[in-house]
Amino acid sequence: MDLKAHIRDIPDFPKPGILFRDITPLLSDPTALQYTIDLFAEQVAEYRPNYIVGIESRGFIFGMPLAYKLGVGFAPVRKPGKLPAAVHTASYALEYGKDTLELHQDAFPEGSRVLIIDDLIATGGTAAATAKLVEQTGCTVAGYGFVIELVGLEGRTKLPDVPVTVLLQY
Ligand SMILES: O=P(O)(O)OC[C@H]1O[C@H](OP(=O)(O)OP(=O)(O)O)[C@H](O)[C@@H]1O
Ligand SMILES: Nc1ncnc2[nH]cnc12
Repeated sequence: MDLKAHIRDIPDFPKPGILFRDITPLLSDPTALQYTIDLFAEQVAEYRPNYIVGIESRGFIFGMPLAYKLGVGFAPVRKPGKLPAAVHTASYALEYGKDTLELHQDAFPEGSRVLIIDDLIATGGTAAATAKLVEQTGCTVAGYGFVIELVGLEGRTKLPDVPVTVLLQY
């Protein structure tokens, strides 16, 4: 299946100079959606995670069905002030801004293997900050999974030395 045919390019969103890779056409096509989740699950299963974290908000879309398919638990990494219990905090730089992420301190039992899922890796700041959050819980990052990698931004160089799965590269 040609998954790239289901990604829409929107120039100058959300700021001039950014070419936005829009996943909503992929989400709205039932065949492409099932194919994507099935392929993604097949590729990350070998990391043998005990938990998946999905990064707010597009990471939730892919992280949850993967957790369901792999039969593991899910935890959300959220933007500040959204999680109700005690949190760990990490700051990061975006391709188009700067933000902070939070994870519940008791999201996983200590020593768990945690797979980090997001829709897209650009500069890698978001994904690298999420690894710091997972490490603060006393757990190990088992790997990363992204639907899309923007290769030119070299986000992978910011990630810890763990396996990375990407379905599409631009
Ligand atoms: O590799 P980076 O340069 O850090 O950028 C990648 C992040 O940017 C987007 O999220 P965004 O903050 O736009 O939030 P959203 O998922 O809520 O749309 C995307 O979903 C990744 O999480
Ligand atoms: N170019 C891009 N397209 C879609 N989501 C993004 N997140 C960061 N950069 C992005």
